[in-house]
Amino acid sequence: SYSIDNQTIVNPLLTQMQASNIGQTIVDLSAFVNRYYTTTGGVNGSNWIKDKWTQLASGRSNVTVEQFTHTGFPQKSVILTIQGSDNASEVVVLGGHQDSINTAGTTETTRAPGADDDASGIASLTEAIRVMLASNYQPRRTIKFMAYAAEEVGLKGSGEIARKFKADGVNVVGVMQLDMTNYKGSAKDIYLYTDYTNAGQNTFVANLISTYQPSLTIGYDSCGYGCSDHASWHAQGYATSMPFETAMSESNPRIHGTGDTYANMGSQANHALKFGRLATSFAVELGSDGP
Ligand SMILES: N[C@H](Cc1ccc(I)cc1)C(=O)NO
Ligand SMILES: [Zn+2]
Ligand SMILES: [Zn+2]
Repeated sequence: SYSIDNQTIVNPLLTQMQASNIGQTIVDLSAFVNRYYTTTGGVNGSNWIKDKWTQLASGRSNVTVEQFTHTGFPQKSVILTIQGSDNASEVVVLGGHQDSINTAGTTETTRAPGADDDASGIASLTEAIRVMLASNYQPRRTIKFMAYAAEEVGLKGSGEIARKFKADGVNVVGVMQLDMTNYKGSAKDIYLYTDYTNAGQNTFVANLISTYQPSLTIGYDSCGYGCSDHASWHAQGYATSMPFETAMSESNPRIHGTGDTYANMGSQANHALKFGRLATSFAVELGSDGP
């Protein structure tokens, strides 16, 4: 039973969120030559996110930032945790992937900006983190933001994390994946993917959009395969949702190459702002539920 009853907390947060902040994060992340999971750029990109999220967390005693060391490759996932108060054993997860890929090459110097795929998702999440922490929001459940390593090469980062969470018996009550949020290629604003996700949670997400961003239009589609990190959590039996930037048939043709740049998305992040706001509403509405 998904309640939507925290308007007095959520609405002021959404008002504070700015597309310009999201755009700057996209620019900063796509400035690394690549963020491939085995290169120096991939390691540096991970450290950039860790430092950025650590800055946002400074001054908050119940907020921690850690890097998750993976088996077999050097890029580390980044996890920011806001410890819950009286319902901390129940965990809400929001994620995106930090790695980029250029299918033409995998060297230290291969250019893979990955502005849309998936700097945009990390940037949307980062703006949600910023306003939630700046407002001193204190959830009852624990909220974890994750920047997954090595998604492009088989969901390796999220797969290892999700398997560990399951093995450790962590009660993850819901997962949201943001992979590609800034390329406005379709008529509708937000497309909820129906495969490898949870139908009941998807209805909740649709209701969040209608409640908090009523001018936005919603579409539905499916990938036909495990097309992003939500599939790792779904495989472990957790409820997931993936709000995506376009319908499948109109997805960004420039991903996985040198053309996936902020400039090629109009040098603005207005589309990504919708997803950042959705992430914030998801985190606060789910995070505010008691035992
Ligand atoms: N396969 C996904 C991208 C992707 C996901 C969904 C759709 I529709 C089109 C493209 C990927 O590359 N994730 O990093
Ligand atoms: Zn990709
Ligand atoms: Zn992606």
